[in-house]
Amino acid sequence: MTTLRFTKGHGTENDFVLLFDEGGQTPVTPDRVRFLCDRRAGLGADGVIRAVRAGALDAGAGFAPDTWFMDYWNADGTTSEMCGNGVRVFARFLEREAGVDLAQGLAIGTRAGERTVTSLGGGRYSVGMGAWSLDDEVAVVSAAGLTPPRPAQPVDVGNPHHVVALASEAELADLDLHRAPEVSPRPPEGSNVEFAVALGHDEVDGELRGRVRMRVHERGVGETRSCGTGACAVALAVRSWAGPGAPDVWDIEVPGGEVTVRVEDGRTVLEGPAELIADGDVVLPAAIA
Ligand SMILES: N[C@@H](CCC[C@H](N)C(=O)O)C(=O)O
Repeated sequence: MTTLRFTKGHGTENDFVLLFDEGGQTPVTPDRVRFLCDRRAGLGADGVIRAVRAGALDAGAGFAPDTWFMDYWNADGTTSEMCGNGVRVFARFLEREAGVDLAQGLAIGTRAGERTVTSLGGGRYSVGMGAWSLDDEVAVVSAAGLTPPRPAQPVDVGNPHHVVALASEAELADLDLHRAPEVSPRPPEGSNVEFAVALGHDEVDGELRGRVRMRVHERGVGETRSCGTGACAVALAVRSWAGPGAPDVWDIEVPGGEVTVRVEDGRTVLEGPAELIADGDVVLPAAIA
């Protein structure tokens, strides 16, 4: 019988199964990920995150071997370059499992490169999300419940996104994301698709802050309650649509809560909560043990 020790956690209800595997002795395979993420036959999650030293896996090759690496997998058994909510939950997991001090910030490894995560106290974390780019070639997105198809801004924040502007909260609520939206031209590596409604901006304590509500269909998962990289993509797209004088700070409402995105020196910083909610052992089915 093969059992795995796991922790369940989430960041604004984007939920993960976490595995602590410092030396890389617990192979994560697509079958194991699909089983762990299955909400009926398994534990249920949007993805699996393994905490492993960079020296213990091929994807960690560009980092010092003792760097902590976030080995992130989508629920369908594919890997992704980055997960913004995942980094915060990974950070809270590392604090608890490895006694890592994050008050001054810690550089971790991801498939998108190095990211720095800092504990803000009270279960909140900020993540330096790295460089971003907006593509000049606008795409078109069709989705169930949305007529007609809409233009979409491609955004790269380490992983791929397409952001669609909607006119009202009613239009956002009417979307049916049980089926994957179609992006044209079709991105060869697939894409996460965000739908966003700008809710205006205000000066708060001398700082201009924008507010947006969004929903997301994640590549390799489906509709999720939140997406950290998606929130960054939305902030960047809405800021660019707003033009000169737009806020650099955006509060992003997602179905599972709220995160904040700051645009600083060509980079974004994502801030939000992380929760660890359960620990246990799971018995792997014989076929994947
Ligand atoms: N939920 C994540 C993004 C996870 C990866 C994504 N599905 C992809 O395939 O790129 C986040 O919080 O950023």
